[in-house]
Formats: sequence, C-alpha cells, structure tokens
Amino acid sequence: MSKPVKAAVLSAGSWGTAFGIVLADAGCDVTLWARRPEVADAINSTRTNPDYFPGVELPQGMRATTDPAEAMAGADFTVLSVPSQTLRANLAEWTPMLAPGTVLVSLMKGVELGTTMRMSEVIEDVAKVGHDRIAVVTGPNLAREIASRMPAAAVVACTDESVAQRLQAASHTPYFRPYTNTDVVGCELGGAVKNVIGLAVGIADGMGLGDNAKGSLITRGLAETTRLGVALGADPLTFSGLAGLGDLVATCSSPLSRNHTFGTNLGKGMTLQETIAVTKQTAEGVKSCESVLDLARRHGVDMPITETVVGIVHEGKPPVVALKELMSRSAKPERR
Ligand SMILES: NC(=O)C1=CN([C@@H]2O[C@H](COP(=O)(O)OP(=O)(O)OC[C@H]3O[C@@H](n4cnc5c(N)ncnc54)[C@H](O)[C@@H]3O)[C@@H](O)[C@H]2O)C=CC1
Ligand SMILES: O=C(CO)COP(=O)(O)O
Repeated sequence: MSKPVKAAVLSAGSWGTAFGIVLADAGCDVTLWARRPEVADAINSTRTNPDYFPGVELPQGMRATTDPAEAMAGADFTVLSVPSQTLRANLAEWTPMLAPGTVLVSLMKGVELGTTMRMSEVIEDVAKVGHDRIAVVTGPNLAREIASRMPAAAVVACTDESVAQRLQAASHTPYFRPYTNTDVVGCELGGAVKNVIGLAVGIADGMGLGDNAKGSLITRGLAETTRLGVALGADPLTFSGLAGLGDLVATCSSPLSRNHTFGTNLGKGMTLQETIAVTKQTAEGVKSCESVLDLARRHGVDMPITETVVGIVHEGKPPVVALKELMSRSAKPERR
C-alpha cells in the first residue's frame, strides 16, 4: 500500500481548518498548525474547532500542533492560510522548516500592501522556491459550507499542470471537486478582487439599493477584474470560471461572506471602527482594496468600483456620495 499524502496546514482559522477537513476526507494525513494552544488542544481532544466551526466533527486523519516544525516535517503539501498581510513575516519564520521538495499551497485571497504582490509572488520571494512548486486553491469556497461538507467546485492552479493534478487528487472528495488551471495570475486576481467587489455589493445591499444594483456591480466588477488581469498577463477566460464569476456569485450572495457582511454593515451606516469591531475574522478586501487599486494604477488600468470602495472604506466618503459619483461617470461602451 502506498504511503498517505502528508499535508501541513498553517493555520487553524476558518479556511485552513475547512481545507484541512477536505484533505483529510480525501485520505491525506493532515497536521494543522494553530497559533493558540487552546485551539490545538481543542482540536486534538474534542475533534472539533469550537472557535470556528462548533459542532463540526473533524476527521480522524487530522490533528493539530502549535509547533510549526512538527506540522511541516515530511509534508508533501505545505498549505498557507494566514491573513495576506502577515504572510511575508510568517513565511520568513517558517521557510527554514519547509520539508525538502514540498509544494507550497496558497489559500489566501489578497494582494500585499506596498509591494502589490500576489500571494504566490510573496511565497516565491520569501521561500525562494520556483513557481512550479507553488499552487493556489481558489473558487466559490465559503469555509463554513465546506466544513459542513456541502458541495462545491474549486480551482487548483499551478504553472506546472502535473503539480496541480497532484493537489487535485489529494483534495478531491465526494463534496469537493477541484479543477486544474495553469493561469495562476488570473486565478489569484479573481480571488483577491472579488473580495473588493464583495465589499461593494455588501455596501449596496446595506443601503437597500436592490438586486439590479447587485447584478450591475457583479458584472462591472468582473469587467474591471478582467481588465486588470489582462494587463498582468492573465487569460481573460479565467474570469468567467470558478476563480472569477463563481467566487463572485458565492461571495456577493452569501451572508457567510465576511467581505459582503463587512460592506453591508458600512452600507447600513456603521462607521469603519464599529464595523471592524464586529468583524471577528479576516475580511481581506478591507486592506487589499488599496493594494489592488495601487496595482491597477501602476498598470494604467481603470477600476472605478475598487476606487469607490477605497473611497468609502479608507477615505471616509459617504456611500451616497460615492454612489452618485459612480453613476455619473462619463458614458462609455460596455466593452473597450
Ligand atoms: N473563510 C473563507 O470562507 C475563505 C477564506 N479564504 C482566504 O483564506 C485566508 C485566511 O482566511 P480565513 O481562514 O478565513 O481567516 P480567519 O480569520 O478565519 O483565520 C486566520 C488565521 O490566521 C491566524 N492569524 C492571524 N494573524 C496572524 C499572524 N499575524 N500570524 C500568524 N497567524 C495569524 C489566526 O489565528 C487564524 O487562525 C484569507 O486570505 C481569505 O481570503 C479563501 C477562501 C474561503
Ligand atoms: O473567499 C471566500 C469564498 O470563496 C470567502 O469570502 P469571505 O472572505 O468574504 O468570507
């Protein structure tokens, strides 16, 4: 009998835990790294992660530790699931402990502030591994639904298709159906920008602007995501796939989405500080809207919805004023 695939998942937050469940259900031997000892203890002693998924039973093939070296020892896949803005510092600490030949897998949907790097670029920069050893998992994957084993499709992307296929096999379960893709740029941008569009749709929902506004924001949001992607060398078709449209639809229609919920609270009139105070988990779009806009400006790409979100979230622009500005932009053809 062949040895089970070994996976380290760093860390034990929402998506790390949920994807760890997927890997374990697919037959992998999974070790989660948890920052807090009480989370690791609860996982090992109660087979649940009560802070994130109370009542969800974790698979037998999954355990937790607070020692990153122990988690990573001999791992075929090292899965990274920390907030995008802390990845660089976390990975710098973890790089000396990486197992030889391990594939680094990013679950993160963000763009680094300052450098405007995508997460796979940060990984390549810090861990000094080639892009053929870095994979990305993305798509319409709300962690709470996945942890409850509700059905979803996903994308596993790597420039080396055989690596994507290995990860596909390691994460395919009766409820989780991953497709491979070699367009890493498009897949990552789809995930990072949809968080920003999710904020915009949430704001519109909070303001009670209706479903036409939602449909319009999703579609025009996808148009600006695609414009950015094409400028960065992505395949435009990626954005009509799971990493683009699929993820946008899930995020923009679900109360489980933190970005959507964050936007809804702002649209209802909460201040930024009040909204941050009631948001317990990572809403990546809040920070990444600025880095996405920065990236767009560096490449001369117009991203009006992203610009509007930055105005509301970071510049204190009232949503009603932002809406008026967005709607009164100069008239143009749908496709340029
Ligand atoms: N939750 C979801 O449904 C999905 C999330 N993602 C992405 O996954 C990434 C992680 O998000 P979630 O797991 O949802 O967030 P989360 O807030 O639930 O978990 C984040 C984890 O990172 C840890 N953490 C926070 N600050 C840290 C630091 N400075 N150093 C080390 N660890 C730190 C926390 O302890 C926690 O375990 C994000 O980029 C998000 O966009 C992607 C798909 C689905
Ligand atoms: O990326 C996600 C679903 O695919 C999760 O969205 P939120 O981070 O907004 O919860």
